[in-house]
Amino acid sequence: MSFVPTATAVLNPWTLILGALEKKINRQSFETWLKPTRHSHVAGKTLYVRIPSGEFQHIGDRYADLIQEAIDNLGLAEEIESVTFTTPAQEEPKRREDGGFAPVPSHSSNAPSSGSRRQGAAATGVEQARFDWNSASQLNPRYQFDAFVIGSGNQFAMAAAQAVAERPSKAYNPLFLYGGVGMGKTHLMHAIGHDVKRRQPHASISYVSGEKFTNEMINSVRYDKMTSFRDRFRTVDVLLIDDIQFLAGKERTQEEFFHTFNALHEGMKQIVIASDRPPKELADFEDRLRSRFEWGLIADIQPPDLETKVAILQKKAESEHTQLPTDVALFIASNVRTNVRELEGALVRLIAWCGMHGVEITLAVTQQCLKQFIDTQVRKISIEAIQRAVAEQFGMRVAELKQKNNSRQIVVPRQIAMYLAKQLTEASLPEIGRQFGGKHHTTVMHSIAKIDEHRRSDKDMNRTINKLMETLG
Ligand SMILES: Nc1ncnc2c1ncn2[C@@H]1O[C@H](COP(=O)(O)OP(=O)(O)OP(=O)(O)O)[C@@H](O)[C@H]1O
Repeated sequence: MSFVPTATAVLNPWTLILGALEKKINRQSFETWLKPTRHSHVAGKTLYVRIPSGEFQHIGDRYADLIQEAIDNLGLAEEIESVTFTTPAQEEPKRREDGGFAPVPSHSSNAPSSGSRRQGAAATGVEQARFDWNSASQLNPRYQFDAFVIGSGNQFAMAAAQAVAERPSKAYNPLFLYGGVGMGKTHLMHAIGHDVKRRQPHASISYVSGEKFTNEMINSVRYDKMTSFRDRFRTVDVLLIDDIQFLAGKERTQEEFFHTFNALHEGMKQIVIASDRPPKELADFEDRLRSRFEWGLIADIQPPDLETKVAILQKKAESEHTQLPTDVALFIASNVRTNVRELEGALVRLIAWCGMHGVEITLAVTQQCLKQFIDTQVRKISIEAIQRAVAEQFGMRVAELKQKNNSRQIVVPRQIAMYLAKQLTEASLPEIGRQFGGKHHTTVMHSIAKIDEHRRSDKDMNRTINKLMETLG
């Protein structure tokens, strides 16, 4: 197969860079400052990016390091040496003068200008980007149900999400989705939004992160705008609130959300909540909120197995109009541990790299291109690091893991730590035994078998281990 970057609209360098920045920058800043930017063109080794107004010029300064990092990570450093941000107003006169398209370099991330950054009718673009919160544009058009690959770890959550989209407020209210980083919670929430909108075009849908909800509330208190804040959140038909764990310990915000929740629930409006943990593990949350989260349906998303990871890669490649050989998909899927976002990152990098170098996607090219990416993924994890993470997870001291103490509170964490040491390091069984206070290698073997068995039958145990693996990875 020869790779032709046909889908340039999707695969242009700035879109790829934005994809990388989205993972590093908080959602609100990304939505406000980066989402409204557009790829313009590449001339020489300069990437030109269209910004809505002069107000956005500071992007070059503010995100210079992250932009550079994204360029490096995407393997674009040879092709792109600087990024220049231009407003339509800056491009137009120059285009007229030249009779062609040659944007005036107004601000480069590699050579920041110190000139005035406030030009033209700056406020308009910013206001739109920031306050167009109630429209469907809040939803990522790519996060649809049919783009979501179903596997054993997410089929329950997917079915629940579809039921909610078909019968908002009548199937399960609230729907509480939880799972680890990059498992597809946001994807499913947006898919619900799109689906409801398709069935009921006049429904008002609001997607908001816990962080944004908090910040908007703080601003509304500060500027005496609580009434409009309340109106906004209490009058929607579907409220999708992501990363609810962000509200932990924020009493005032929780109180406000409690009333929002009640108003919506009483008004038969659908609420969908996403979190990185189940309601009962949301520490520093009021009980009355936690119990409300359990009123409807709680659905967890477990990490994808190998087959699901391969299917996700194939689907993503398809949406980028790229054919992915099976051996390549298998290679990526078995080298990227669990996080689907990382999986996509590897694929995006591979497609960009092959596109830029004009080569076909083969296993050899993939191994070369993703070497650094995968090396960082499997970077050496030490047994000490595992012991620290496990001790922290169970609120105990590392020394206790090594003691000759066979009480259940100690034995289970110790067995988990040994299991992780086997999974994540190259240490032999005797070596693992030595690092746990001189245990015999058969004890280590027994511990590993025990946890392996528990992991299959005990969902909570499985989740704890996945969480530890994510932390360590
Ligand atoms: N089953 C799946 N099929 C297709 N794409 C998936 C699947 N699961 C996750 N993804 C993709 O992985 C990326 C990360 O997913 P998403 O942002 O929804 O994760 P999340 O659980 O909300 O993570 P976080 O807790 O970090 O917010 C998205 O691009 C999403 O489309």
